[in-house]
Amino acid sequence: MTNDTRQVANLHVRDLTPFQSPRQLKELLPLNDAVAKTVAEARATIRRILNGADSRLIVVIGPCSIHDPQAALDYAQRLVKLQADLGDQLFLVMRAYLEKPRTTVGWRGLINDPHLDGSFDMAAGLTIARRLLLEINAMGMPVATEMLDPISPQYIDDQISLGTIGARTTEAQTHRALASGVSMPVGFKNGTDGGIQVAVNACVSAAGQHSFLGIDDQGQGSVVRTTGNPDSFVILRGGRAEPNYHEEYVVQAARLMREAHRTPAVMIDCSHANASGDFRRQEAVLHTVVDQVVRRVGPIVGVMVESNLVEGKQLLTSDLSALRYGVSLTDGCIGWETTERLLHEAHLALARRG
Ligand SMILES: O=C[C@H](O)[C@H](O)COP(=O)(O)O
Ligand SMILES: C=C(OP(=O)(O)O)C(=O)O
Repeated sequence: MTNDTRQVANLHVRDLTPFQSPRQLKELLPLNDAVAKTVAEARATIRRILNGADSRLIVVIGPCSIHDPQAALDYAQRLVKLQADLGDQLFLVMRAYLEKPRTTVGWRGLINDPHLDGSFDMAAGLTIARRLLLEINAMGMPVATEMLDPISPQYIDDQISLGTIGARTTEAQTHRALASGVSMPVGFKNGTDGGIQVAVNACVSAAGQHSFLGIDDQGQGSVVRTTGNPDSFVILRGGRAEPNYHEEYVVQAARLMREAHRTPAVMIDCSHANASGDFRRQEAVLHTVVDQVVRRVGPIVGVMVESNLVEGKQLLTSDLSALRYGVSLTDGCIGWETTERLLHEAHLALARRG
């Protein structure tokens, strides 16, 4: 026994702020029939594409991150019109990224800091995110998002048609276990070093059953036991040394998936290290990938493109009035005109397939 009462816990914790439970938020902003239809049908379509039963190309396209819900709705409306024109060859899914992983530090997304001012009002962030996702899905536009925080999916997963795990977390047990329990197909990026095997291992892990600590619908700490998620695929996003969108990497990823007894399915991220950090290079990557799809090089099921209303990116400063509408706060994006042109070009090339 000791009488030593020195403080040894919470030495670096400033504050704990309780917030709403998933059920409270879902009661405030419930799913409706139109939204449930968009989500259920999109997930089914994505599964068919992953299994080769639908030859369309999934196109996950949209801002690197959403910081302005109004601009996101504006973008979604435009995408809905494109989907109507191009839907026989392309299956468009809007990138609605609400949480951002950072290399070191930086703004971590709409859920984490919705007011963009370091106030980290995550109760508001979750509410804004859920409302926005309801509105986008209600237009008939399905969404994809990166699952970063292991708790936030409880608040929005009924709105997500495609989940992704990013390059910085693909090797994490937490994210693999999370993916094993969610209701939508999940793509795992290769690691930031370019390693593809970690993404294949992630698919194997996510297909298995896991038990981990989480919260239930009422926010109560719970042991979450999952059944495993059979619908996963690899996303090639390039690595520190070189891009990996070329044929040899697609073939390699497919071989690694087959060796791991997973149905080979590969999406190619035209941005990130595949564009060597320059958003303009996405165009050349997309052309190369579409050409591979036309030549049936390997099991390419989709592409990912970072696109916004206006091209480029802007810095987040304390003067929020200086922010330009429709411009990314994180990675640079192609603008709307280029987006339209590139999707029409991809559609034309795919329509010529035999
Ligand atoms: O997709 C966005 C970024 O590439 C990722 O969040 C890392 O960003 P950072 O290197 O600017 O932190
Ligand atoms: C962060 C992202 O990508 P990656 O994990 O490939 O860096 C992203 O797609 O926003």
